[in-house]
Amino acid sequence: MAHQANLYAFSGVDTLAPALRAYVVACQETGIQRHGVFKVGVSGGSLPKTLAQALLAPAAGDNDTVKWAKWEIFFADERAVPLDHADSNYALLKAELLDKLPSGTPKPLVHPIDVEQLNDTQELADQYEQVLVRSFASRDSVKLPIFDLLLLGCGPDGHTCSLFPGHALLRETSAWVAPIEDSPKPPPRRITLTLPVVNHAVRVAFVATGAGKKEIMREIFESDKGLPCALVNEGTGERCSWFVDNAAVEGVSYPRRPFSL
Ligand SMILES: O=C(O)[C@H](O)[C@@H](O)[C@H](O)[C@H](O)COP(=O)(O)O
Repeated sequence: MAHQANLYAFSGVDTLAPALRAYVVACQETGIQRHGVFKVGVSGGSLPKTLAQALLAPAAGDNDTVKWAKWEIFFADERAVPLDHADSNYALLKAELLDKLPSGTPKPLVHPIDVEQLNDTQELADQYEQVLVRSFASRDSVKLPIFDLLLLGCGPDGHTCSLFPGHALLRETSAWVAPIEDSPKPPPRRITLTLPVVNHAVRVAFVATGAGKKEIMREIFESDKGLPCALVNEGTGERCSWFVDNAAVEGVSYPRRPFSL
């Protein structure tokens, strides 16, 4: 099973969260060693809540510290809505995680979308791409941004970020950030990191929990349908890790690994 995605299954979110934290902290340390900061992209859905459970827990020791002041947070996908809108991934992350950081915690640098561009999703995507260009420009010669970590969800149709099954966006090869006007999951107007950017990250972690995921997990890991999550598995291999609960992988024959860093 060389060079294949790691599948880590836990009894529930309570046991998944500490492992996810250990994994994120390890990615953080690698990022800081390499370039002094930790550049991470996050999705919406249930991810921010699980992430909060992992990261807001007290540190288990000196090697378990979340160094928020070193974090630069980007959105793996975002809906074309105001930042205080119920559909906003920024608002979700803020409510679930950022607003719950203990007072006095040094704040991470967060990169929301430019709400001046909400009427034009191409412009919204281009502006967000420029945010990435500025942020990643200090590194090497950047053909593609290299996120230290992308934390992603998996939809019941196998989508991730706002990359949906069978959509033309899956064939995008040059843009880093792309608009979508016809997302099958509402709201329809969004922006998303493109597949080459997702696959270029140092590490990609999916978090998927609940019995509602088991059918699609089987298709992602056992079929050859080119689902977006499967394309990330193929593109990233052993750089990709899935944090799931047992309910989400019931009946999935793909081998689980015991979690270790
Ligand atoms: O903006 C979005 O729609 C999300 O970023 C999306 O990609 C999400 O991660 C998946 O739909 C999984 O959602 P759940 O974790 O809620 O199942």
